[in-house]
Amino acid sequence: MPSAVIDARNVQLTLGRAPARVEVLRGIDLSVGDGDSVALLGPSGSGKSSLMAVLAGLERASAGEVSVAGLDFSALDEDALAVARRGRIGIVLQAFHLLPTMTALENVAVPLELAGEADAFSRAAAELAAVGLAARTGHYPAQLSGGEQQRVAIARALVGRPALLFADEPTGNLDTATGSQIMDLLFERQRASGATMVVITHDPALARRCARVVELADGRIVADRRAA
Ligand SMILES: Nc1ncnc2c1ncn2[C@@H]1O[C@H](COP(=O)(O)OP(=O)(O)OP(=O)(O)O)[C@@H](O)[C@H]1O
Repeated sequence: MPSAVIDARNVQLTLGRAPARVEVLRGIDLSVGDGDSVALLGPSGSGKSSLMAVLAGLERASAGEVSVAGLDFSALDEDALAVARRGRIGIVLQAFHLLPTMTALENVAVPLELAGEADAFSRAAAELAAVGLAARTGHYPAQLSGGEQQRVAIARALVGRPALLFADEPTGNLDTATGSQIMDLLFERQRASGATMVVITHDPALARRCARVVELADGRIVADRRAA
């Protein structure tokens, strides 16, 4: 059996305090194999971003078990989770979230510097070259187009060679042509790095390119199918 990079059992997430408590995730069972690409679909409010947050170690599940890249996240406190994310998990968000006072190169080097890697800048430069931005390393985010900023964000997410790459609406802020280029790049870099990828999307074109589609509704998985 191929090893599972994500193994989630009966994951529940309850947020807020009474009387505004919301059962956001209501018993999620999900296993994702090494190197797979999964699209996470579902209506607004169905729990997609919350599930990503739990699987990425950004949010602790209220109940259930979450194991990622061989590590039991349920057993870790928040500090230990922050350390566990490094080198295991990369995240690309809709709004890029680059640090505005840092150049593209510095933005990509940040995760490696935090991890104390001596070759942070040379690896960051190589990763920027791999996303087609060798000529833009000294640019600040405000000097880059939306598509270029998302390329930087992809480089930053992958520079630590994570086992798992999450993308939350990665093309949501881009026009169709640029979004399509970013999609190509995301899959190309995923394949090259061997990372497992989970993509939250409303975009049918993006979902179709994933090997597997998992659909959420009201905090539960309601469909799970592989591409033909
Ligand atoms: N901190 C919070 N406190 C209470 N409820 C919350 C909190 N964060 C999220 N929720 C609720 O959890 C539910 C799931 O939210 P989530 O953002 O995961 O959905 P989503 O499927 O990603 O939606 P979208 O497609 O609109 O981004 C929503 O009903 C939301 O209102």
